[in-house]
Amino acid sequence: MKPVYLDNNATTRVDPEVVSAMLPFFSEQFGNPSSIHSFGASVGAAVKTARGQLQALLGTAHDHEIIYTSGGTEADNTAILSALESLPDRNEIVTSKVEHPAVLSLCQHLEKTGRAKVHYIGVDSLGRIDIEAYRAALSDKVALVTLMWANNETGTIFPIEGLADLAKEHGALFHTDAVQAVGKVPISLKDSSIDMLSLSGHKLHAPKGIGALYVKRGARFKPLLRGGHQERGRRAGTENTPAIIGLGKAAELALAHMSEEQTRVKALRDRLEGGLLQRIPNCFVNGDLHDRLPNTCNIAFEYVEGEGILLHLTRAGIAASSGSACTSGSLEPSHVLRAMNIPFTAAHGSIRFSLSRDNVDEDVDRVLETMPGILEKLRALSPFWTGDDKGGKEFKPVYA
Ligand SMILES: Cc1ncc(COP(=O)(O)O)c(C=O)c1O
Ligand code: FES
Repeated sequence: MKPVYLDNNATTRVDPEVVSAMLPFFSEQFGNPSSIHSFGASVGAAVKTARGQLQALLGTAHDHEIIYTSGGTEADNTAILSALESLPDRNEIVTSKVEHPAVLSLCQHLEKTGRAKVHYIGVDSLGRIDIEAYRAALSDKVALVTLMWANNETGTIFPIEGLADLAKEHGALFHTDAVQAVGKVPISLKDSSIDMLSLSGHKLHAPKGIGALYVKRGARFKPLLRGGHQERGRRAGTENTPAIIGLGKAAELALAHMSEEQTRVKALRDRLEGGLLQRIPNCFVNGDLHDRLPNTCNIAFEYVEGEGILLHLTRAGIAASSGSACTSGSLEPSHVLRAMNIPFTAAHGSIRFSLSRDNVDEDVDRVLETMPGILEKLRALSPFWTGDDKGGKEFKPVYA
């Protein structure tokens, strides 16, 4: 049976058109874009075209606002370290409890090594940011606010433009990790207060190991990698030209498919979500139903282990993901679901289905046919499960 891939927030398939666009840059067009001879010049021109394609997707106003990086992680690290170095008389960072580890681990490290004081803003049970706590954390000591545009686990979207405006009132730099948002929701940076934005190729049907950091013209910036003069001295190292060309093509395709993402992909997601909620007792959606990525569905199945569900799904040829960290050797459920105060017995049974334009109706049908049986089997074995309605009424949730 054809495998069903519903883990697009982890990574996406490289679009065949992206592969075709990249291929010549491994062979005939192998020149170094910095070289003046013809081998280099044509590659340099292609890199410039790719920058324009990204610019169109992000709605940026100026050339040279985009710095190619090795991915989302490098873009996030660059933005954070750049801000601290650019504003040496400020040493505070404001972020949230639900950021990706690419931001959180660095913030924790900066805190541990005494290089910054970090405010981790909480969220409510739907994953919405605590605006009052955010306002209270802002001051003229804050060098950087770094908040994600959309959450990779739940798809919850933060009101990023408004949050950026508030940061500006205190003279702080504003960075957003938009790795999950770019290509899925419209973005227009030209009139926004956002100073820096991270994106990653492999989340939008480009290859892994390529990404970009947008830096608004005039915003203070210090490079992470120093060396050659590539990227106008803002990111040294010979450019990964095939991947850059691929990222440009992927950006062009993402823009062309944007309305499909909001309509067909969203309709598939909604049918999947509605179908699961209807067929399976004691489950609920994690995240903000009103402000959410169109492709993401995170459902908590109470009184079972997410790991168990994934194992059965894998056997049925369906790829999804669990928000729990137990797959990486820890018994802690996801930091995102914990920050949302999702009861322990639900957080552990949470599964993320993330779709893309590659998915079709049959994929959703397969999940809807498969999941009820899996849940029945696992719940029959669960020490917490005492039967449908009984389970809900008699069980006292344990908060993680
Ligand atoms: C929100 C978010 N930020 C950053 C990253 C890291 O991006 P990359 O894998 O390109 O380093 C990811 C990918 O998992 C992500 O989902
Ligand atoms: S899902 Fe495995 S320990 Fe919670």
